[in-house]
Amino acid sequence: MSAAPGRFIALEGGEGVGKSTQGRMLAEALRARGLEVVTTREPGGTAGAEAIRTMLLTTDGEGWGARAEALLFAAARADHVEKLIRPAIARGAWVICDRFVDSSRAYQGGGGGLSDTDVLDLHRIGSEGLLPDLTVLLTVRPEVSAQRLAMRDGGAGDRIESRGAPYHARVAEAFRAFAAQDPDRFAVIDAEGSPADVHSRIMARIAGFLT
Ligand SMILES: Nc1ncnc2c1ncn2[C@@H]1O[C@H](COP(=O)(O)OP(=O)(O)OP(=O)(O)O)[C@@H](O)[C@H]1O
Ligand SMILES: Cc1cn([C@H]2C[C@H](O)[C@@H](COP(=O)(O)O)O2)c(=O)[nH]c1=O
Repeated sequence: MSAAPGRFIALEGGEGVGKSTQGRMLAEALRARGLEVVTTREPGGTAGAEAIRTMLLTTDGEGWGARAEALLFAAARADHVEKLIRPAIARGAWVICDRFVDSSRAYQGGGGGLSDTDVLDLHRIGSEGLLPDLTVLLTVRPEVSAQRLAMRDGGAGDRIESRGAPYHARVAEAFRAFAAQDPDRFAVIDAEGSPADVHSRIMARIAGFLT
C-alpha cells in the first residue's frame, strides 16, 4: 500500500482575521489523527526567507517600491518552497502555511497595482507555480479585524499592515475575486464567531482530504 499523499493547505485573508489562530487549531486537530504536520508562514519559514521578512516588514528605512516588494516576496517564497514546503509534501506531511502566493496576488497585485499576470509570472519563475491543494480564505468585516488587532497589539502594525483602509479594501476585494474565479481551490470561511466555531467550519471543508 502506498503512503498517504502530503497535502498543502494555505490560510489566507486580511490582517488579524485569525489565520495564525486557526492554523494552530488545524495543526492540532490533524496531529491528533496521527498525521505529520508542518506549520509555517510567509514571508518566512526558512532562515533566508525570515531575513527577507525583516527587510520587508520592519518600519526602518525608506521602504520598497511595488515591484521590488513583489520580487522580494517571490524570492522569499522560492527559498521556502524549495527547502521546506516541497520536501515536506514529498515525504507525506501536511503543510499548513500562514499566507502563500494569493497574498502576493492580493497585496502586491490588488493593493499595490501589479497585474495578476506579473505576480503569477514571478511565482512561476521562483516556485515553479506551486499552488496549495486548498486555500482557506478567512473573511471578517473590517471592524471585526480592527478590534481583534487592537486587542492583540494595540493596532501597532508592521510596514504593510499600517497602509491605509483603501489599500486594505483593495486587498480584500482581490481575495474575494480570486476565490470566486477558482472555487475548487478556495474555501471561503466566515471567520466571525468564536475560534472553535471557525475551526469547525474549516474542518468541514478539509473533510474531503481526510478520507
Ligand atoms: N474567532 C476569534 N474571535 C475572537 N478573537 C480572535 C478569533 N480568532 C483570533 N482572535 C484573536 O484575534 C487576534 C488576531 O488573530 P491572529 O493573530 O490569529 O490573526 P492573523 O490573521 O494571523 O493576524 P496577522 O494578519 O497579523 O498575521 C489575536 O489576538 C487572536 O487571539
Ligand atoms: C506572504 C505575503 C505577505 N504580505 C503581507 C501581509 C502582511 O501585511 C504581512 C505579513 O504579516 P503577517 O502578520 O505574518 O500576516 O506581509 C504581502 O504583502 N505579500 C505576500 O506575499
